[in-house]
Amino acid sequence: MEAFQLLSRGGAKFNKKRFENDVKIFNKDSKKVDKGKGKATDTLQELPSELDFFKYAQNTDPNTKRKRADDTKHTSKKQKIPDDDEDEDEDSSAPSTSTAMPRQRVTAKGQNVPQAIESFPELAERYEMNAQFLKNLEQNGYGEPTGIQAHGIPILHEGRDLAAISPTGTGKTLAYLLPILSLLGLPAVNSKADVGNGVRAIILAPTRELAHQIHNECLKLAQGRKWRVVLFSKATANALNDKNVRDKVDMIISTPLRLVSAIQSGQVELSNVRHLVLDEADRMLDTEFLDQVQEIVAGCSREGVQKGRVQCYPSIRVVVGLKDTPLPLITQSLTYVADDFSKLPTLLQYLAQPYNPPVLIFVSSQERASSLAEELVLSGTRNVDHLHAGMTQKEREDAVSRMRRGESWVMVTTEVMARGMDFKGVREVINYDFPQSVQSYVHRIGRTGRMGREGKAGNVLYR
Ligand SMILES: Nc1ncnc2c1ncn2[C@@H]1O[C@H](COP(=O)(O)OP(=O)(O)OP(=O)(O)O)[C@@H](O)[C@H]1O
Repeated sequence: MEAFQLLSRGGAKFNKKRFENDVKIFNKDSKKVDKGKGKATDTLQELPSELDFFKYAQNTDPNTKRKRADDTKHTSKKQKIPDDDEDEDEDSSAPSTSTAMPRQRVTAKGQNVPQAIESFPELAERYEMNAQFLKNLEQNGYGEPTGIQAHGIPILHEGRDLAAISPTGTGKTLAYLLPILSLLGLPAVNSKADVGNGVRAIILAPTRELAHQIHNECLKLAQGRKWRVVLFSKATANALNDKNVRDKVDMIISTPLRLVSAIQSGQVELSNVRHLVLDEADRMLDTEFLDQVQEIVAGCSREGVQKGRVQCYPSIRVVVGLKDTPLPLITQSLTYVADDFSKLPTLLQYLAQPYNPPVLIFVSSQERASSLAEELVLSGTRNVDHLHAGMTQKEREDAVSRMRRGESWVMVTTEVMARGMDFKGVREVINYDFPQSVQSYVHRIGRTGRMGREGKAGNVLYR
């Protein structure tokens, strides 16, 4: 078990002093901590240049740092924050304007960075944003913009490309959906100029569940107007065979594989796409999705598509908080057991005490998810459910719905639920099997502690 080495190597910030005794347990016979670059960095270094929208690969070049420092002359004044955990990747900083969330440092790097907004109504004055969007925000309880929204919305609204990094549960989805819908102006059905030219915005997400959730978020913003926002599936792809239907679609939200097969079978044309978003971009640019994303990007052939490849407008990078660091609102704990077999009794003992449902339990494989869920049911734990990628789409959708309705108290799941899924009530996440990367750890525990709420993350470890 190399939990602490793993977290350190990936760049996660945790208080080693506080966990001094825990670190010792794991470091007993370990050699020097690997200070080399992690696998994720290697992958990024290999990114084809046309997909390296945000110049991640360049940022690994020691010389880049100097250049980036020069770039910041064009942005807000440099502000040095004395902080042990300071992320050396960040060059410039400005105080966060977020009020809904605990205040976090926001850095925006790039040329002529648009000024952040203080409130949503400001968007009406600055960009003549349609009043219906503001009404929808209010009706859905979006009172104040979060840090990433305050900074990201103006950047996208001014047609700039954006690489946004912000902690889990801080409203990144709205940060891109709102400016994109606003920039589209009118729904295609109401706009003669755009009808018949094809879909104008594409949002890509790594899992169906996340695509579904983004779709729901988009429908909240789309209320009151005739926006056609399509959650891509086999059924909707078939419906798009009809040109009359296809030409009225404003936005498609999809996983890469589903969209690529529709492009290949001629059901979808991307030449009118103006906005392309990769949600969970680090995941979308790793080897599992890279070829598919590349094909989609190549299909978006319209000049000036807002995605970052076109260099006439240099992209802006906004970072909220510290990269690969869980929100401070999440209390993390460790429980040691003798071996893998001892995990189950420990978990059962825990669940026998009063706890705050729903609890998300992460395991390392589909088999382990099914068998742990079964064991828990057999042991008398109530309202246990499970979800993994080996289940049918219908089974997965039903499991998510049960969770949203509060019918599942204990959800045993795999990496498929680690990213992006937003269940407001989740107070607790348990890593029954420890994750394989820092990113996974941060995303998993980020299913709790969302939008300023407190959360707990428990880790069951054995040596
Ligand atoms: N300004 C706001 N005010 C109140 N609630 C908001 C605001 N913006 C977003 N939310 C809500 O906060 C929740 C989290 O948002 P979202 O899922 O977009 O976070 P995220 O940053 O994408 O998280 P993750 O990194 O896990 O994908 C959602 O339920 C969303 O509806």
